[in-house]
Amino acid sequence: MTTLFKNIKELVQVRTEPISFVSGSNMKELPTIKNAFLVVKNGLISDFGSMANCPTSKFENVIDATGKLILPAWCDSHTHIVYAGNREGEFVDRINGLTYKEIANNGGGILNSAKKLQETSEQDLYQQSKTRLEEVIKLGTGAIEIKSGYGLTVEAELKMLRVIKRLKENYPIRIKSTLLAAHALPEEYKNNKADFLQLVIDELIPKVDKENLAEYVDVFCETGYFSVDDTELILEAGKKYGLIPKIHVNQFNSIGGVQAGIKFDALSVDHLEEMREEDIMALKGTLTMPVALPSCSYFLSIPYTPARKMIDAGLPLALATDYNPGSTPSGNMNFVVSTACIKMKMTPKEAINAATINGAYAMGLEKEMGSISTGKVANLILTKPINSYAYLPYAFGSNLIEDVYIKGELYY
Ligand SMILES: N=CN[C@@H](CCC(=O)O)C(=O)O
Ligand SMILES: [Zn+2]
Repeated sequence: MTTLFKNIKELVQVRTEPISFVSGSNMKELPTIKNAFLVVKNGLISDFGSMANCPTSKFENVIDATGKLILPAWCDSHTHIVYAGNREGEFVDRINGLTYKEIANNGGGILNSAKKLQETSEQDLYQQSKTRLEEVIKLGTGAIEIKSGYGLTVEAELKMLRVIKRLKENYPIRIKSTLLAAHALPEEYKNNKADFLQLVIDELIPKVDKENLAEYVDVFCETGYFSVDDTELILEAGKKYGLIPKIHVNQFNSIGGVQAGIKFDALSVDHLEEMREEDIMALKGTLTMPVALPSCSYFLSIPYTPARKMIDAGLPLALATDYNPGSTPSGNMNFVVSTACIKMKMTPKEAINAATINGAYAMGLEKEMGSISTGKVANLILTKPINSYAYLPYAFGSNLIEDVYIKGELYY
């Protein structure tokens, strides 16, 4: 199947030279071609350029994009979309004055979601999760990472990961799977964290490996959850099975999680709402991608990741949703990009780089996704008629996506 997109008002994030990610002042550059064409062949981008050079040969499918922009689909490198039920009760509790921490201490939070998930069949969990996946694809997401972490027993964690595996098999977008075994301490291990960690290390990780259920390992490294030492134990165990770290750090406190991630060559360190100077400096010159989750900051009314400080210090930054039932019940990358501009003072160029090529890198997909480059997968956003790409974050809350193409095919 060949498709020609012609008369594209602006083709955004065009990269002719291969890049892994952009950092510092390079994040301010977003190459585009105005009045462009794009050719897709067998699901891959095969050619693009200025309309003056548009091929005249016959195409099976021709799409006239007059007035519209094309961007690479969003790369959402941090989600928890496999979960059971919702937590709107806690949302109301927070409006009435309880804090996220108080709710968690009262048996709510992650433990609440774990209880619901343990009681949900694998089939039901799949049904609930696929609805969310379909929702985010229609919102322009073309690659996604999904974590376990609401199981908190060996069986329930495996159930979550098997659901992710089924999603991978049944949907055309790229999905990466992360074992987040140490997300919260189950009630029955309340006074015995060491035994829980041992269970993860001795039983869960080997079983995940045997069924080939994950490529990444995650830990919620945070005061009241898992310490830096706990984190390192899990990362070490994961490493023996080839699991690459992508970890939750610095959401509420800076306790050394960034440094632990770097020590274990984490692909990404995520959240980063609380960043000390030394955390920023530690990331300099590493291959670890910092990932900000502005929808989480918005929903919980916690600080935003200090993007300006980080980018101005020369770091790269990726943006992701964190879609989950507790801190971010939204998987809308368009909102993430807007919020990054509005609240974190990222320019539209920086935010689009962060949500495409840098997000792809944070999932190990930078060779396949995240830019308009020949040979990359044609996962594309076709906008409605708009003036410029800056209009996307500016008009926050409006759905400006006309169509999403996955592997070059229109996604309904
Ligand atoms: N912070 C840890 N995990 C999730 C939220 C967990 C929950 O509240 O269910 C997050 O990334 O925000
Ligand atoms: Zn998360």
